[in-house]
Amino acid sequence: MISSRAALDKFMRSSTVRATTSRFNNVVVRTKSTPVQGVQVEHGRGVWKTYGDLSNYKQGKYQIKTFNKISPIGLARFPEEDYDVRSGEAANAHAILLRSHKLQEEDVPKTVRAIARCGAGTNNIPVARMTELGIPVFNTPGANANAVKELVLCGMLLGSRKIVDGVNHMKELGAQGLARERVEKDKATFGGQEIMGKTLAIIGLGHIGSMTARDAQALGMTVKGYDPGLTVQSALTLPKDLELVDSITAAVAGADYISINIPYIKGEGGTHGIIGKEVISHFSPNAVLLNFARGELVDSAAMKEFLDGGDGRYVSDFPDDLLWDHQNAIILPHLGASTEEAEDAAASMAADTIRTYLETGEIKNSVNFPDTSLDERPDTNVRFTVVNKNVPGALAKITEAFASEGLNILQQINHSRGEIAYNVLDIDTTKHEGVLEFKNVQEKITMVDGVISTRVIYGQPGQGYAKNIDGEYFI
Ligand SMILES: NC(=O)C1=CN([C@@H]2O[C@H](COP(=O)(O)OP(=O)(O)OC[C@H]3O[C@@H](n4cnc5c(N)ncnc54)[C@H](O)[C@@H]3O)[C@@H](O)[C@H]2O)C=CC1
Ligand SMILES: O=C(O)C(=O)COP(=O)(O)O
Repeated sequence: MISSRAALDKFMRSSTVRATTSRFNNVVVRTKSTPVQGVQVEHGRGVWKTYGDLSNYKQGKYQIKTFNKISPIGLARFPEEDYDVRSGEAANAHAILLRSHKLQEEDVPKTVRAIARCGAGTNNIPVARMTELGIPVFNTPGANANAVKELVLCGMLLGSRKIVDGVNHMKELGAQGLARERVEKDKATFGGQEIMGKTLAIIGLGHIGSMTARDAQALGMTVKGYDPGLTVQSALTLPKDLELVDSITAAVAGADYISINIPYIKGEGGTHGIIGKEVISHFSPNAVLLNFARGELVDSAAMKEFLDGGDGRYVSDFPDDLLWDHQNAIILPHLGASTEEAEDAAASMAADTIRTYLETGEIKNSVNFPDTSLDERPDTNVRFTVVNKNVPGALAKITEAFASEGLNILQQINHSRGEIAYNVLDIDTTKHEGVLEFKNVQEKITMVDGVISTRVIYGQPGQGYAKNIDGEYFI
């Protein structure tokens, strides 16, 4: 088992023979002249064993670990010949796919290169920690937005008419055999209002908020909205009559319905309890708050005070320890994205995103890594990707490492986002016969100060990943 740099050095010294197969413990290195297709370097075997059980590790396939019920239509995007998809356990997983499972660091084996959330909100994933570990986290923007928008519209109707109370009443009457006798008399208790002509305030005009704005306007509502980070893409889809305001309080003031559609972000400058006492003090006494975003965005105690004191309503898609049985609250079991269509779309997008990242190194829809579009890699090239801390000097040392091994960089891309930098380097392989040179350079790069991990993409599943863990080189 190669678990330290010294051992690796020894391994490298013992493996300098070209065009042979050499074995060191469980690590097999096969070298071949040309073409590079067919080159096999089994990075990982034996070494990642340090971190888990290898019994379910299949050579030559990407291992995908799933949490939650993920749509089979989405999972079918992983071709069986190259991917092994398992739920719950996959000790040597290359990638994780999940929905709302609260991901712990312990759920993430050291072998994991990427995580995809089949959905929008990534607050169930320790994104900051994953960034430190050099792991991109992806989501599926817009894939489940229509499903949520439809439930927001439903929530608006549930909040405007006493539908839930009426349904419960009919069950009680039915159980007593009194439904026919009492229905016309009792219905007076369950009267409501229409939404046409009323004002809807939308906080957050992203995928869900902008769709809701369009449909609410089509239902005859006046719509106003607040979103300091409005994208051009969303702005173009907003109804032209929508009034954009410059604060949450300006949005909620005078609104009959308020829909919050923003991400939940913990900590300083975040959105925890953003609908609190101050904002609620600007609500109309009979306002209906629709929360299909996250429970933690609303201060339950302040909301209880509001509901106790007037004829307002709260319709939420999330558990609430204080309001779950309040007579003016309707609490749903997080059903926003639970439609066949949304589940299929989100899982498919997540699977495609993971495949693209694993197979080409390209990054799209990451919440912590920079978008990186790449040209196709010709078969004669080997592609290195490097994840490093965004610190001065790292890039020069990385390119130096290639030069010192006599490797010619054909194309190089360096993108950064916050504290992380992502490099993609396509290397000319025409003058190189042995893959050991790539392993050597990979070790050099990995040990550069600030480098977290590197991958070599040959077109072979699951090979060529190296990581610097606590100053040690692991393959
Ligand atoms: N109930 C459910 O099953 C689902 C819930 N969601 C929740 O809905 C949220 C929104 O989803 P999408 O619309 O798809 O996301 P999105 O990213 O397309 O839109 C979010 C919008 O909120 C804006 N925003 C952020 N902070 C804000 C603030 N403080 N005030 C006003 N606007 C702010 C952003 O600029 C962005 O335009 C997700 O983050 C998730 O928490 C999403 C999907 C399903
Ligand atoms: O996409 C989101 O943010 C959601 O809340 C959907 O969650 P789910 O996939 O239904 O567990």
